[in-house]
Amino acid sequence: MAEIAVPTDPQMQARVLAQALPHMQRYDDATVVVKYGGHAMGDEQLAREFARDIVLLEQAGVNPVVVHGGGPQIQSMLTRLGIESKFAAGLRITDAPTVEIVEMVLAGSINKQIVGFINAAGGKAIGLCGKDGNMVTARKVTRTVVDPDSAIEQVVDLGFVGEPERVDTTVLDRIIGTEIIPVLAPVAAAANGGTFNVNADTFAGAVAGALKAKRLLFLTDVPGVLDKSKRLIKELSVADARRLIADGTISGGMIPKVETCIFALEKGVEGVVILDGKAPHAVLMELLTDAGAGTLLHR
Ligand SMILES: Nc1ncnc2c1ncn2[C@@H]1O[C@H](COP(=O)(O)OP(=O)(O)O)[C@@H](O)[C@H]1O
Ligand SMILES: CC(=O)N[C@@H](CCC(=O)OP(=O)(O)O)C(=O)O
Repeated sequence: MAEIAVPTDPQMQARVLAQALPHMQRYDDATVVVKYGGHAMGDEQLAREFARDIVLLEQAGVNPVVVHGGGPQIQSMLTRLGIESKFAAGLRITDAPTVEIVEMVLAGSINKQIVGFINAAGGKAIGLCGKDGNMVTARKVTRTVVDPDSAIEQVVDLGFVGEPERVDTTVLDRIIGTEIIPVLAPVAAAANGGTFNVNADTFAGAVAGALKAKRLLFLTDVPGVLDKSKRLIKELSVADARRLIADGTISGGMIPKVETCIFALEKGVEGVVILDGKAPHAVLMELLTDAGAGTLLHR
């Protein structure tokens, strides 16, 4: 992990704190949804620093809501159990044995690890998934993919993969604004009470949209949206983002992420930021400093 210079001079330290005031005022009592991806949480020290930063935000008057992923962690558990996993259009094809593991890993071990780290840092986190309080109900997803060999389009049955259909914020409304920090696993309820595996970005977008969050932050493994010369784009409108998808500048996993950003903005989220979750204190840099971090997408 990169070492960062911490000012040792008390006057410098005080100056850094003083500069945060206008930002703290801007986000006072604001709901900020932070999507914490599986790749960003690999390193324990980084995960503990992330948890500390979330507690700091709560102490500063922000209402953070954490939505976590866990793709790599699900993958390693499936490998340990000898279950093969395939993807279509970036989504894990989830059969019955797989959905059991997905729920175990996301709503179990990962969720409780993040809750534990936040609580160890002095916070009061509560771990939930979309099934709790019927928070996120999903419907089954199918995707059409083009076979690279034959160029024939095929409809792929993704099994227990869902997309959010309804978000009921009753439980979150009771928690937000108190000292309790919700930590949400992207597992949703089916109408029959069963389980759907939901892509964590999609889940975060749906929750942020329903909460009309002031900010939705996506912590990923790149500094933000990069242009063709790999330079960071600091700000993007929805129209710019659509143009960059159309001309191929935005590709791969960044396409669904940016599409989720557009969805969340259209649902009433004020601004969405894509930033590097592996950069120390990325969340604080974005919310509480003049420079900010990553790419801000706005309407
Ligand atoms: N224009 C772009 N700017 C930044 N990353 C891009 C761009 N186009 C494609 N990508 C790819 O998107 C990836 C991020 O998406 P993804 O791997 O799905 O993230 P996560 O696992 O954090 O959800 C980057 O690592 C990068 O390889
Ligand atoms: C349907 C689907 O693909 N679900 C994802 C859920 C976890 C996720 O999205 O985690 P990251 O944010 O770390 O990628 C999966 O099974 O991997």
